[in-house]
Amino acid sequence: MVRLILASSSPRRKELLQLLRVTFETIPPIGVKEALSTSFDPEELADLSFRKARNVYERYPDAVVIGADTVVVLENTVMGKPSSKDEAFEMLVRLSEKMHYVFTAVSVLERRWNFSFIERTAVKFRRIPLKLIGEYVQTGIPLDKAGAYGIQDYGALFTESINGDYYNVMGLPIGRLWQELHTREVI
Ligand SMILES: Cc1cn([C@H]2C[C@H](O)[C@@H](COP(=O)(O)OP(=O)(O)OP(=O)(O)O)O2)c(=O)[nH]c1=O
Repeated sequence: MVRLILASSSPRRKELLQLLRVTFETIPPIGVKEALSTSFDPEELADLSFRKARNVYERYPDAVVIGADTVVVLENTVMGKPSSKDEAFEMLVRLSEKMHYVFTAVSVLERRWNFSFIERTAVKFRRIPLKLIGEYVQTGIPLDKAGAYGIQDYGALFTESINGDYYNVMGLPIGRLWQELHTREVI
């Protein structure tokens, strides 16, 4: 039986991977530099997910290791996780009334092969009152989320429409990942 490892500290990714109904472990990557260029570059994003997976694979070379990274892209500018409440506020003001894209890159590594793919979801926000943005930021919830929102929490109020995989916005495009793993007979 294959040993499957999710190289992530994200509770959302763990929850989504459970939908595969296979046994896996969760081991966070250590010391992977997450800095990306401001201007969106899909190869850079794919490389970051690859480095997360490789970081854990090097410690568990007998396993199949999955790494991922999610960013929000507004007008070709990358928004990662906000570094403060002020930055979270600023990000949400910018996203208000706009269409943006959420990209998640996924890399899977094992002894004989590896692959990466990127999934894109378009999200259109309503006009968000500044008061609501302030209240949301004060909860602290946006701080560990790309683009400073969780579509699965208050972000649900901001979202007017989405085109693409909802779970991709949450951090893991589980349908596509299942398909890629199934095709390679990993699961
Ligand atoms: C846009 C959006 C992001 N997010 C989350 C998913 C990711 O956890 C996070 C983006 O940060 P990432 O750097 O992709 O991941 P992470 O640091 O949380 O976890 P790890 O590197 O250990 O795998 O934002 C949501 O939960 N909901 C959303 O709507």
